[in-house]
Amino acid sequence: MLIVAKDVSAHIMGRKVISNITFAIEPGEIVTIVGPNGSGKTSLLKALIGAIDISAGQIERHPNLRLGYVPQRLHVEAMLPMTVNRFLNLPVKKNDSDITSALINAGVPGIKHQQIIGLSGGQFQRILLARAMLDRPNLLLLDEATQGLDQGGIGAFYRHIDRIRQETNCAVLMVSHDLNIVMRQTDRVICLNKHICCQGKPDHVSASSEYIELFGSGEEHLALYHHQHHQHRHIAKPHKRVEHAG
Ligand SMILES: Nc1ncnc2c1ncn2[C@@H]1O[C@H](COP(=O)(O)OP(=O)(O)OP(=O)(O)O)[C@@H](O)[C@H]1O
Repeated sequence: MLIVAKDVSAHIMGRKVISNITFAIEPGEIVTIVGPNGSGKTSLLKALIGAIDISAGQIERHPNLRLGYVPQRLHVEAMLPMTVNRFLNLPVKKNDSDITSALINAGVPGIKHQQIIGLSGGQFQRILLARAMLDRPNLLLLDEATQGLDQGGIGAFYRHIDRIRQETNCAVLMVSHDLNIVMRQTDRVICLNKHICCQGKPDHVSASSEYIELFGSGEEHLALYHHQHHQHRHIAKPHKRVEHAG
């Protein structure tokens, strides 16, 4: 096991945001967390990387665990000129050829010397993925990493994730609202609503009453859910100040 959460709870500002979470991630598997807005998905990822304290339970990390994390949002100070290359060399200088191949692999070759603030939301998401991959993770945590990508970009992104898994045996734990794709391309689904409502193979989860209660059962419901979510989703834009992951 790469990481094991046992009965984990966490509070933010005195409010319980995740409750009694138990699961484990094995090498090479792709696991997706789904759940409504505010159900604690980002908080769970943050607890796993140690960015927020847990208030109960335990998180056990394999001694060789190397985490790569793509946050939901990362705002870069608009007035601070910074090239992609410089951004990827923070906080630790990287090998130049590693940066070049990480950018190629993330589908954004040739933008090494562009300014971060000039990138589109989708390009910036790919830079964040390239950055996470530079640390050669064996567990990649992705928090709504396809936001800001167009339809073609979303498909390409998931194919890329699948390729990463095949080539490096890197496990992937991702938060996603792309329910249709999730149900096709993930090994396991965790359905979260502060606590784990249900988890297992995609078919098992999508047929469970807890899942149907949250998301409905058919394409119509999925489409409706997508629509509702898009009305208030946060598009990643590298134009605003304050670095904030989540
Ligand atoms: N910095 C914060 N200060 C106060 N409350 C917070 C903070 N971060 C998260 N919360 C609260 O914690 C709860 C869980 O939030 P979280 O971001 O984990 O949910 P989520 O499932 O990722 O939501 P979404 O799908 O909208 O991204 C929410 O009620 C949210 O308001």
